[in-house]
Amino acid sequence: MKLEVRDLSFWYEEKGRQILSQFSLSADSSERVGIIAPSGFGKTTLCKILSGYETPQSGEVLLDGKPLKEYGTYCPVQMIWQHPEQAVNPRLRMKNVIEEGDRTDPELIEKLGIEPDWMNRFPTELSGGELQRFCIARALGQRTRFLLADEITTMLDLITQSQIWHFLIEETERRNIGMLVVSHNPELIGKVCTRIVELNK
Ligand SMILES: Nc1ncnc2c1ncn2[C@@H]1O[C@H](COP(=O)(O)OP(=O)(O)OP(=O)(O)O)[C@@H](O)[C@H]1O
Repeated sequence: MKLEVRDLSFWYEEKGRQILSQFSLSADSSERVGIIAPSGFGKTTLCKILSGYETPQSGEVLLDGKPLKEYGTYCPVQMIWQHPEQAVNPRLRMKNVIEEGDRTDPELIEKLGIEPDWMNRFPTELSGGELQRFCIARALGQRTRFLLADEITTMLDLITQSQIWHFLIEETERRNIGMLVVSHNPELIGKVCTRIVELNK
């Protein structure tokens, strides 16, 4: 599958400053594309547009030539956020957080190192790394075709980072899911990504 953005322009209405100007990118399912740019250049904004959280003032997002909006209620481009505690409903038990995804495979949950006992807990009863594993599991539902990873391991220790990236590379290659990876860590981008794109103003 191919994820494409064409001539994307975007600014937040409240601020007015142009964040993206005529930006285009095309990525294939077989790729893990690293997105690099200094802070404030719009990497998170790009991810939000690609996963349907924001609508650009001009330009389009296409998945296999079809506008993303035509894919129905489940967006096949899923975003994983930097701060997992902000990405889950604090009132839901973790088993219900997982259910928000698209029929997440139980085997995947096991591979991510999620312990059965965590399922009955609330988000505040888990560490950031444990919570991020749930967010990854939720994002990898059956109909997911692209994953957008926005600084997803920045706040985690090296062992957890390594476990998560090994899992993600293996799982996305197995299912032919493409990835866009946002990180300020050049070493991580170098190890994980198959191609790098610089986001210019
Ligand atoms: N909801 C919003 N409303 C108004 N302005 C916003 C909003 N979200 C982000 N911005 C602004 O848009 C610009 C781009 O933000 P964005 O988070 O996309 O950058 P980034 O490249 O991901 O930065 P970082 O590397 O620091 O995470 C910033 O100047 C930010 O202040």
